[in-house]
Amino acid sequence: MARKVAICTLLYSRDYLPGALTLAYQLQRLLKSTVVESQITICLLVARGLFKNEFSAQETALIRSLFKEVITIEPLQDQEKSVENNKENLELLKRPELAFTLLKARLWELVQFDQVLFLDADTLPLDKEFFNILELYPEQTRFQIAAVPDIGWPDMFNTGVLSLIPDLEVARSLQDFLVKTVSIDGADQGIFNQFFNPVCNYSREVLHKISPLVEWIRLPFIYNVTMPNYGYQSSPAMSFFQQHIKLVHFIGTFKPWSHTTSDYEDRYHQLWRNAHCGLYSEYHLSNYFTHLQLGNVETDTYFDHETLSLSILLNQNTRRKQTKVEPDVATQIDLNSPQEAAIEEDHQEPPISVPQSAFKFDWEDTDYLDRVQRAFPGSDT
Ligand SMILES: O=c1ccn([C@@H]2O[C@H](COP(=O)(O)OP(=O)(O)O[C@H]3O[C@H](CO)[C@@H](O)[C@H](O)[C@H]3O)[C@@H](O)[C@H]2O)c(=O)[nH]1
Ligand SMILES: [Mn+2]
Repeated sequence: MARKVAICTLLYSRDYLPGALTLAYQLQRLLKSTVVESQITICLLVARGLFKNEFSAQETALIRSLFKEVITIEPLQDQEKSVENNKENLELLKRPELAFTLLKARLWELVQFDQVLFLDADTLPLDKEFFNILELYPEQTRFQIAAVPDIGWPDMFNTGVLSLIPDLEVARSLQDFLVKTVSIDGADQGIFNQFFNPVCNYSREVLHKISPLVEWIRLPFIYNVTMPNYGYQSSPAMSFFQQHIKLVHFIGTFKPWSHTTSDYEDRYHQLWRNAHCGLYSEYHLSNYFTHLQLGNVETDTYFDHETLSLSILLNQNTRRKQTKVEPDVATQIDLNSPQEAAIEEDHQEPPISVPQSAFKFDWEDTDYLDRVQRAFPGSDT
């Protein structure tokens, strides 16, 4: 029987929507006519409150058409407590918005798949060969995580690209562990290293309770080339390895959708913008999102193609709902509540309206964290 593989990204605030959509579009494009195409499901793990309450009908339709499965997730147990414990270390990163990346711990719950490849929303796979990553370790076990060394501390792995084998026991152990442990960086990367990576040597006892086989499989850097990367070797190495790079990852505060084009003229930002424009063009987004505001850039896009328009998608979406959502077309799995309830609520979507500055990017907002927290109404504490 063919293996079932999910390629997932995570979304818990709307600011990252341009990244998630562009990634899904690029994945779809690259997957076309590959041998693995039929095995792969492109999934979005999205905070329930965000998905239900903060997107317009157009955005929801667009998300559903780009992601084969939309999986709404609840906060982790004692999430607020973990966020509070991690606060001090997260301040070292100066990225308070990363507190909820701990939600990646839900990936191990996706046991309907044999393998999950997680990609941050700020990643861009570059060619079909990227999918070789799925075959690098066919023997990978549920106790192993496969990831690329982090450029900031290469004995640790970066959590923007992760291959894992879903398993409920591991999910539970990891989720327990992250409530009890302060993360090195206050977010998922620290804690996943503390759990899987013996170098962090933190919790041998805890780990041995699950299995002595817990470990990090080190993947080649070409599968997660983080940028910016200003190391002393980076320029010569970049030029030497350039042709082999399979995925780039725009780490840090500034994302390709959040700054003016003239700030970043390098080849990879250009490739991201090309993918983003392809998405606009193919989905006729200019009809709905004219003057779409990407950070401080007003993008006046107009494309005149005879392709699938968003109004058609919206109609399809409405029809789908009338037939109670086909699982393989637009599955919505609410991990903590019955699926029927999730579908019922869906009927109460607000009427179609044209959003203003749909993807407005405003890191500087002082209430940013509050807004992210609103994505999790009714959390435990
Ligand atoms: O407001 C936010 C912030 C993050 N995300 C999601 O979480 C991911 C991680 O955030 P990102 O801004 O991509 O973090 P990085 O700048 O890449 O920072 C590093 O540190 C993070 C915290 O440990 C890890 O999650 C990353 O994989 C690692 O590359 C994003 O890609 C999104 O999928 C949101 O949905 N909303
Ligand atoms: Mn990232």
